[in-house]
Amino acid sequence: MLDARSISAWFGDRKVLDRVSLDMPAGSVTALIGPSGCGKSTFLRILNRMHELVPGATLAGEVLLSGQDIYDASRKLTDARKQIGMVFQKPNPFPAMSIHDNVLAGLKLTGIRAGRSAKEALVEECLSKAGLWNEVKDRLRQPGGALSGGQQQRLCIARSLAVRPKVLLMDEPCSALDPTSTRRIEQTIAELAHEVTIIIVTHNMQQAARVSQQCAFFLAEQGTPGVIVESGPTKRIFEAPSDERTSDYVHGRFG
Ligand SMILES: Nc1ncnc2c1ncn2[C@@H]1O[C@H](COP(=O)(O)OP(=O)(O)OP(=O)(O)O)[C@@H](O)[C@H]1O
Repeated sequence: MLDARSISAWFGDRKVLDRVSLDMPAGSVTALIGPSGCGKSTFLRILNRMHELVPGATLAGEVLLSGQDIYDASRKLTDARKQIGMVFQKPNPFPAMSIHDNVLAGLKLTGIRAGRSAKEALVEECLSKAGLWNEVKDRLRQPGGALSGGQQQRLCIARSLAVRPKVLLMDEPCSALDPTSTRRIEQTIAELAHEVTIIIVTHNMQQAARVSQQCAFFLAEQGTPGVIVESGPTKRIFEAPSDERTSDYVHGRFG
């Protein structure tokens, strides 16, 4: 349902992605793996039109969401952002804003209106889906910044869910977290995948193997732009990759 076709990307004159195509099926988790600097985050940012915010950054290709190009001139930027949410490496709740208001923060930004009781129901629903409700239900008015790192990241997931995205992009969402919080987020990812298409960038091969059903291996060799060496079912990428470079990478022999 999210289909990137022949994506190339540049920062100024420097080409960092070369004709990358990837099908990301609905209702499942796709992991983007590969060594540092091969363009995974750039690719992820292209999937919800964040790449174009960087001065001098350009791109070519198409990103089809349910068959429609999110870069089509007739489509609004805010529509793409509403339908395709993003969770970043470092949890970034609004620290002084309450837990409750953090969850609802995206509604104002995307122009969604809701009555008081609908909002309360949405707060509970999104915090429950993010696996945080039981921990915070008695302190919804406390600031988001007072939560632990792992709880803050789940609050950010809840905030993304509140605008009912079709796709959730996650850029190394656990890299700033301890192993217990990491497992909790992985559990949340597994629970959400049935209703939201998830694309996750991770450097952790065990994590890619645990959470994803599809995997794409990115590589940028010796100053050349990043490409996808191969992609497919996670089990095959890990157990029987067709390219030796994939095998070397997933078995920790480089990168
Ligand atoms: N804002 C920017 N301006 C210029 N070049 C950039 C910018 N962001 C990224 N790059 C370059 O684009 C290339 C791809 O970077 P990107 O962050 O997408 O890689 P990555 O695979 O996500 O790396 P990592 O795993 O370290 O996060 C790198 O060579 C990087 O230096």
